[in-house]
Amino acid sequence: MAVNEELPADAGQDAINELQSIRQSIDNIDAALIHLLAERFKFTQSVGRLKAEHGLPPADPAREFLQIQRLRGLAEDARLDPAFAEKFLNFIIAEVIHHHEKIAGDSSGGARAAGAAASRPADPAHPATSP
Ligand SMILES: O=C(O)C(=O)C[C@]1(C(=O)O)C=C[C@@H](O)C=C1
Repeated sequence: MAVNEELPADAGQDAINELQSIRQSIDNIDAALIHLLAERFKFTQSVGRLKAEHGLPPADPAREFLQIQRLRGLAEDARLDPAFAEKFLNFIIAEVIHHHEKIAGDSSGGARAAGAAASRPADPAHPATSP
């Protein structure tokens, strides 16, 4: 896409260059955000597996409360709208909880299937095979 697509025809070359430079920094920051989010989700997937293995609930509202208080404070210090910081964290956490629920569902589904196979009476036509 051309850098000056939305600029008025009389925009000077300096303005175009400055816009291009600022957009490059924005692109770098967006890339960093994606990498940071990917790392965060890697860790939360581990939490999800741990919770599923130990029968812990996917959501922990007390932990979320502390996280939100902390992030609101950090946002204020950084002159970022704390309401936006809270909305952003809630958006991410909702997705994490959805992943946790899927992991718990998948693993309990797997356990159910394994249990059903183990308790099924032997079928002479399909003898059990040793693992
Ligand atoms: O810390 C946990 O227990 C998590 O599952 C992680 C996380 C988060 O994404 O930060 C997600 C869900 C919980 O409600 C709280 C926090």
